[in-house]
Amino acid sequence: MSQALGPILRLSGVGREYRPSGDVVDRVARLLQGRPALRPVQAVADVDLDIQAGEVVGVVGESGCGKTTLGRMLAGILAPTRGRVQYRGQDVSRLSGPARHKYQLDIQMIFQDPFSSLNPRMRVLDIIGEAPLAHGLVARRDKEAYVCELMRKVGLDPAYRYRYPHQFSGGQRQRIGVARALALKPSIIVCDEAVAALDVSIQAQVLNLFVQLRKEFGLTYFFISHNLGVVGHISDRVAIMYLGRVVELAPTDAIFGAARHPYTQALLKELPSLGTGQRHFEPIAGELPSPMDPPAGCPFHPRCPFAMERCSRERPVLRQVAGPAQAPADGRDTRHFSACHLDDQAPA
Ligand SMILES: Nc1ncnc2c1ncn2[C@@H]1O[C@H](COP(=O)(O)OP(=O)(O)OP(=O)(O)O)[C@@H](O)[C@H]1O
Repeated sequence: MSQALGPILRLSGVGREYRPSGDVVDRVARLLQGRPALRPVQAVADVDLDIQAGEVVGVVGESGCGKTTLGRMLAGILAPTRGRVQYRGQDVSRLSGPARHKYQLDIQMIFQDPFSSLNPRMRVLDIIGEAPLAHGLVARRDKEAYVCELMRKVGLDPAYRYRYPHQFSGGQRQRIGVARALALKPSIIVCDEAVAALDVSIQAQVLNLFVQLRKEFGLTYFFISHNLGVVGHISDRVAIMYLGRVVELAPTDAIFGAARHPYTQALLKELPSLGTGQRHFEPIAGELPSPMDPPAGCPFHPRCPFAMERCSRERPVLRQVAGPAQAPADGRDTRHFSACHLDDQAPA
C-alpha cells in the first residue's frame, strides 16, 4: 500500500467504555450483600491524536488510566465505543478483506510479559517463523534463514533457534517477542509496558534495541509505560494520561523541560531515573480515584496542589499552550497541549 500523505494513524474523539458484565448471579449477590452495583467504566475518553510515520509517541500514566485500552484500539484488537481510528486515512471500522488484513499485519503489539505471550511448547524457530509463513511473507524453504536473520537483528544467537522459551532469560525472551513482531514486517509497533518486567540494566539494553530497530526499519512506535523515564528515553512526543484522558501532550523535551500540567510535574518529581538506581523520589499525594466514579471537574483536582474552586466543577479541555499555530502536514508536531485551568492565564 502506498504511503499516503498525512498521519499514519489518526485518533479522533476516541473513547472506550466498559460495561459491567451481565452476570445475573453477581448482580443479585451484590444486591443481597448491600454492595453497590458495578458501574460502567469510561476507560478512555475524547482522545485526539495524529501519529506520523516514523514517529515515536510515548504514553504515560498510572495503572488503570487507560493506556492499554488505547493501545489495543490503535492495534485494532478493541473497537472504540466513541470516535474513530484512521489508518493511512481510512476509517479502521470500515476496513474489510485484504485492507483489514494489511492493517492487522502492519501494526503489531509487544506485551509486558514475554513469558506468557510466548508458547512454551514451541521452539523459537516456529515462534518467530510460523506467522510470516502462514501469511505468505516467507516461503517454507526460506523460513529458517529468515528467522536466523531476525534473531541476529534483535541480538540473539541464531544457534539457539531450536530452544524453547524457558531456556532464555527475561531480556532474551523479550527479544524473541520483538523478533516475532518484526517477522510480520510491520510499520507500527504498539509496545505495552514492553520493558516493565525486566531488570533495570536489561531495560536499558532492550530500549536501545528499540531505538536501533526504529532507525533500521523506519518503525513507528506507540510506546506505553507507567514510567516517564522509560518513555522519555525513546519518544519524540509524550502523551500524559489521567483517568482515561490525555491531560498533556508535547514534544519530549518540552515535557521534561517545561511541563505545564500539575500531574505531569508530579510524575516528573517521582521519576526513578533509568539505569541510575536512584531511589529518592516524591510519590504523588493522594489516591488515584476510581475510574468508575471519577471526580467532577478536573479529574486531577483532589490531588492537585494548585487546585482552585473552579477545578472541582469545570473540566478543563486540552488546548494548545505553546508551539506553532499549526502542525506541519508531515513533519514533527511541536505543539504543546495541556488541560489545566491554570493555563487560562498563560499566553497560548
Ligand atoms: N475488559 C475490561 N472490562 C472492564 N473494565 C476494564 C477492562 N479492561 C480494562 N478495564 C478498566 O478500564 C480502565 C483502564 O484500564 P487499562 O488496562 O486500559 O489501563 P492501564 O493504564 O493500561 O493500566 P495498567 O497499567 O494497570 O495495565 C481500568 O479502570 C480498568 O479496570
